[in-house]
Amino acid sequence: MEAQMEIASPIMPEAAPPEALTPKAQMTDARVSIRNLDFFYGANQALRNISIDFPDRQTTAMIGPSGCGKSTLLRVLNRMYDLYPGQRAEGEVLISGENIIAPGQNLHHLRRRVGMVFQKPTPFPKSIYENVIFGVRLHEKLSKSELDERVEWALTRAALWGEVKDRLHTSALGLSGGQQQRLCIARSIAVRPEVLLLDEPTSALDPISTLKIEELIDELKRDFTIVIVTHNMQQAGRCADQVAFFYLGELVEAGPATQIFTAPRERKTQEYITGRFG
Ligand SMILES: Nc1ncnc2c1ncn2[C@@H]1O[C@H](COP(=O)(O)OP(=O)(O)OP(=O)(O)O)[C@@H](O)[C@H]1O
Repeated sequence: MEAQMEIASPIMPEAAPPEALTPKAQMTDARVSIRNLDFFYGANQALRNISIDFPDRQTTAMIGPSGCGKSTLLRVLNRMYDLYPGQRAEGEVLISGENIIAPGQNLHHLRRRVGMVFQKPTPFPKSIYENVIFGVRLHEKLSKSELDERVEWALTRAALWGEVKDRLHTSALGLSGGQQQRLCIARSIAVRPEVLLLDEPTSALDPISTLKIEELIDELKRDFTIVIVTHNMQQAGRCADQVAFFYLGELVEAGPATQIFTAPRERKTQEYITGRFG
């Protein structure tokens, strides 16, 4: 599937303070605010009355058993559902204050603001350089030296530059799975989105590649608001500032990762994180 790519003029305020996870501060520092969101696949309602904030420059992990709606929520955030007749969202999804699910939104512009990385690495059958610069070329007119700089910047931020700088013009398909996934991250951030969505980004990777991606996520949140879907509780614990637990299309609870893992408010959350179901 094609990655989301476009350029955002980065609107990057100062990093959120730790107290950003208090309800009041979330309202103030949220990059994404979802209010009363319902989502339908035809007659099947997959999300019910979801309200949650994704704080700026923090990582939110969405967890929950299969079919609870995590991927659906990611697809709402970049309006991927628009490609499919019969699927619709109701409510508000504010990104930097703008309701991106309102009619009349410019999807081209939205996909510039919200990058997405999928479960399986999806490099294009092109060179490493052309993969990184693909979205940039669509939306910015840059000189050769500016493009070169952007490629180096994105690959460096994706912790891949050192491994590929001498083979930028060789096929991306020659990279290992873990390198391909970091390339996909480089391709997504090359357009400098505000929000980066990661849908189980390490589920197809070995433990060492997984660790590299997790370290990378920790670095990237300095610049981007990150939302990750994961089935791996350890990963959520390692990567996330905020954790949101979903069950049967509803948000059961969200809060600081330490609180969700040590003292969840809801019994259902407790049962899930202790492996009693899911
Ligand atoms: N294209 C579709 N048409 C109809 N129903 C769908 C479609 N895609 C997903 N659903 C339903 O929407 C609900 C949420 O699915 P979703 O894929 O968002 O769950 P998930 O939490 O991401 O699951 P998983 O962890 O298995 O990926 C499920 O009941 C699913 O069957």
